Amino acid sequence: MTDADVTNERFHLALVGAPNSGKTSLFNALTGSRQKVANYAGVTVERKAGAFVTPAGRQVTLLDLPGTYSLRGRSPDEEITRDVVLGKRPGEAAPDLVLCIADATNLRLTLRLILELKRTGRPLLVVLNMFDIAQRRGVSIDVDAMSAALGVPVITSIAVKKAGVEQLRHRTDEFAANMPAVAAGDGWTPLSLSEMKALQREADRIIRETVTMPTKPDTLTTRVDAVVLHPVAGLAILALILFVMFQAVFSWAQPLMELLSDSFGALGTLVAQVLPEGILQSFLQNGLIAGVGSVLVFLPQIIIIFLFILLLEDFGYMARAAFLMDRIMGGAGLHGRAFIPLLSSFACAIPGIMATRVIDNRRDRLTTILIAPLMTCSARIPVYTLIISAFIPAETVWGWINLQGLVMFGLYVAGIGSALAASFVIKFFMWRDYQPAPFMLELPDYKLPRLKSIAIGVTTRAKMFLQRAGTTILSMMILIWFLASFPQAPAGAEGPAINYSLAAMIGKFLEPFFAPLGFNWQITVALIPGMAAREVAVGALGTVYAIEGGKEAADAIGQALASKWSLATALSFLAWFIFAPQCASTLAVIRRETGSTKWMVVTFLYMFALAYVASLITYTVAKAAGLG
Ligand SMILES: Nc1nc2c(ncn2[C@@H]2O[C@H](COP(=O)(O)OP(=O)(O)OP(=O)(O)O)[C@@H](O)[C@H]2O)c(=O)[nH]1
Ligand SMILES: [Mg+2]
Repeated sequence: MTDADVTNERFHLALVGAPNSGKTSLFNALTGSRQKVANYAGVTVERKAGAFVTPAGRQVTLLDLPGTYSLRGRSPDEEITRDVVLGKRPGEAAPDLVLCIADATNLRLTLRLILELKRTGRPLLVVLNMFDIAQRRGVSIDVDAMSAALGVPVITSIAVKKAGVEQLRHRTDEFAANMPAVAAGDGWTPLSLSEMKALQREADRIIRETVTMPTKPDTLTTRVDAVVLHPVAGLAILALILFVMFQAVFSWAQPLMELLSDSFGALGTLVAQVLPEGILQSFLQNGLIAGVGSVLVFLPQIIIIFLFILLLEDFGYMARAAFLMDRIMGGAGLHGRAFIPLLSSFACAIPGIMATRVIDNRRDRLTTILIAPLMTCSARIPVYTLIISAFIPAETVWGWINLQGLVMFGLYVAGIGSALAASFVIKFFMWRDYQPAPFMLELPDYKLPRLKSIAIGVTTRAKMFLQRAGTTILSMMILIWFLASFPQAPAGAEGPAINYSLAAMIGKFLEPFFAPLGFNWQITVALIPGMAAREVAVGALGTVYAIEGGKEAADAIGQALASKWSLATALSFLAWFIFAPQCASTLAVIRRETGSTKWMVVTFLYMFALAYVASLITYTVAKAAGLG
């Protein structure tokens, strides 16, 4: 092929295949992107575009799509895949070539999908991925015979090792050079059940003729699953894993956190020494270092939590956890498929709410969206950690349990518990007579986590956190510093200057409403910028107390809190943040995904009510117990 063959037109490729077959891994290998890859079905829920150049210099657009077993479009994510393949998306032509990705170790349903795709008349190229695993297991596939039987070219690949990727680029060129004229998929209609069954029979026949299974089946997964999926032992293992995770968050992160917070403290002192007293010094010391710095200190915790989650995901454990939780979640009226979205919400409710696209039933999906913000997102970690470190002694109980980690574990459990309870109530009042469909989730095989992909995942999360610190949090901190500094105290005024500021006025105006929860005006005013992102509340407290306390308080917000708040207030503040209705971006995503403002308002109001009541009860009880 010469350069002259290459037209200037872009060539369009789309990746289609069963969930968890390695589409995104292949997409990343071809385009150099870093889209999320994990060992469970339903990771990709959106259409993602990327680009690469073929050896002949052809510009190719590649689409990564959610996994699907058929073109029937049962759930929003499956509809996306179907519409892209058929060219039904507005403003987007059908792909010139559809890459069908098959997991070589699990071909049955994918071959049926390939036969179904053939009916659309689009040009196809089949990629048998995970060929390394197939070979290791002794599955032997006659690739040429399979290609002949399907009537479609077939190649093999190992996406995570980039094997087969070069060949794929070459084949793309060949296809593009000999592009057949294809009719648009207008005439396509969904297949009937009996037609699907006929396709399955044909797929099974092709497998019998072209695939030889090993004489000794792989038993490791089966043996491990016998323990891990056991109704009692399995749940105990799950609880233990989560427990260890929170212990680690406190004990491993401590030295790093102290290092960071000491450095910020030293930086603040340096600024105070170098710069003359005045606006600039106060801005740098109280606004930037005490404000943004007090949030940044929590980077180690964020990294440790994600390290755990990503390892478990890649290992293939998360789908098992979903399976285990299905019964408990079912009791609360939740569909088993809600597990992965709820799990993603531990990172942040936004990807969690988007992940509900894998739920085909509208009611199940809505319930999951409404309760996703109750899962403890990573933005709450700074709030929890700050209060716990300041008020809960770093003691060991029963010999080996770190008390601070235990409290953190308890806060997460409270979040999960209230999500289950909320789901129960929602189902009870809205859809009492509705039974969720049985849960079908394919359990992936266990895989050793790949270091590189874990490292990418953790750095991506850390970067996102730092970006938030540099944008949302920073701008909110500038705002709160401004509010807390102006207007300045009149000459000869008594008491801290902050008492004359706008922040104090706003805080004191709202204080009566929050006083029954034990919140003083400083807390009240910190809750407002916390609307932008929950961890901003920590930074805002840092700034407010730094300005109030003068020079010496700037680096030690935890100490400032410990001396100014009662334990009852601290506990009430924690209770507030289990629910913490204030996250503007989550509310916006709820509106987008449900397509209605109503559900956004409902979410805000019910979470606000829960937060208020929980704090009220906590404060009242704690005071009665003499902790006020
Ligand atoms: N050993 C091996 N593992 C692979 C290969 N390709 C992908 N994986 C792993 O398989 C899992 C699934 O990969 P993804 O790329 O997320 O799969 P996907 O098809 O995009 O999945 P969904 O988005 O959920 O439909 C991940 O744990 C990958 O690391 C391969 O060729 N060999
Ligand atoms: Mg994917």
